Amino acid sequence: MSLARILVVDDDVDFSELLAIRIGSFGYEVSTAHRATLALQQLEQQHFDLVLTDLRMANMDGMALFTEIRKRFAGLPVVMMTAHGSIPDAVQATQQGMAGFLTKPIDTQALQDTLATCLKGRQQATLSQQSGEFYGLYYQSEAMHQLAHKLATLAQSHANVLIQGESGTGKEVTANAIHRASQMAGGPFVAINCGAVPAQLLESELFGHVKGAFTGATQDKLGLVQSADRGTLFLDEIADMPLELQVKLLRVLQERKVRPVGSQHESKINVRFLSASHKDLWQAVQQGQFREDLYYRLNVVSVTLPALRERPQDIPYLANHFLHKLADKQFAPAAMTALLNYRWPGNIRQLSNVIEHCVALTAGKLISENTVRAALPGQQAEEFPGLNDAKRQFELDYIKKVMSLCQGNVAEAAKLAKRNRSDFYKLLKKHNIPC
Ligand SMILES: Nc1ncnc2c1ncn2[C@@H]1O[C@H](COP(=O)(O)OP(=O)(O)OP(=O)(O)O)[C@@H](O)[C@H]1O
Repeated sequence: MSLARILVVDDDVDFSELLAIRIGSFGYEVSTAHRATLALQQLEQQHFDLVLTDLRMANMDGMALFTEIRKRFAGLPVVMMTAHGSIPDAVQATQQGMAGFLTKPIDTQALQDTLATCLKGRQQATLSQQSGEFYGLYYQSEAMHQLAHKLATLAQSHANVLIQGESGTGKEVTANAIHRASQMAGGPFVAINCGAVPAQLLESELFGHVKGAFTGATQDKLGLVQSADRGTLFLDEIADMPLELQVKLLRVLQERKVRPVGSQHESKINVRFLSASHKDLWQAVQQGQFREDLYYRLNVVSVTLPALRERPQDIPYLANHFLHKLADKQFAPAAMTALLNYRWPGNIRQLSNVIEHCVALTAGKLISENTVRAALPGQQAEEFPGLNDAKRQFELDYIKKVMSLCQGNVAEAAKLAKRNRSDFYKLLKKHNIPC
């Protein structure tokens, strides 16, 4: 991975040059700008991973620069330095989403620690800088760049495609993207979830029926295969299709004709079939639950969507994508790190739900780490202890320490704690400490 790039902004030329040398010695690439406006120009022209700026500067100060960066380079961490290290400055800075705050004269260790912390989330997020979109499929990761390239090529053919991937990875979005990029784009895109329709209804849903074909068939009904004529039919959760219906679907695929239930007539169809499954379809074939001949018909080309945890570069990009669709807010750097560190078992669907949850619970502009954690199952923020619990914990830690210093000798421990022996015994009993 390339070195992280830091832009130091300070109108004190000597100070910023010396600081750049110090930061360079930590192994980062550093540039300097002596005015906020010049910093913005550099940010337009080059990629930086972090901005370290002085608060008090002539013309445009550090806060104004930070506001501008937030608007134009969302997510770029900014660390503020000030010689007037007052608490109100620090509070204002962190409330507004500043990644860190350093007081001049700058302590080398504090500088190194702050830069490392602020860059951690950023570096995971920026392995691939370029974002892309393929007909509604948004991505930034290298894996998805390659996949989009493959989709663009296969969209031009008429081949049937099997899309596999965990639930919520974007199989339906992908199917829709293939349709929109294909020559069938002018025709309909029809989707059916084979697992959600009761088995006895699925045949008539797919192939249609004529009036009187079965009890309740009071009029002719067009099936989805015919509705998708000159377009694309997306068969979601294909592994759930009952075996007897698989035979009928195979005939439709082979003969390119469909016969509604109860009808004597077949109609020609021109449909591209895309199917998807979150289960391993080849395993279903081996277990005798899915026909091998149908498998090969549907799987002329296969596409596998990686789980979100396997493409972490997409997490910040998609999180911001969903956020900006809903509200004019942004994530605190620690909130983004929490999103990056989560495993996302429900993939992009879960990410989108979590962002919606965070937006609903955030009144201000900045989404905090605690709000993100509260929205993630099993990641609830640690509850802040009440004063009584805190006192009790302190007392317990204190007694343990005293006992350990006195090697378990209660008389000596009581003396050290400046308590009489019976009081000290009571404390040991209260905390269940054997004596
Ligand atoms: N790359 C992406 N860019 C933008 N939105 C996406 C992307 N991938 C998925 N989504 C969104 O995530 C949600 C789930 O996507 P989709 O329904 O396509 O997943 P799926 O794999 O078909 O899920 P399931 O297996 O549960 O049917 C949708 O709201 C979709 O818009």
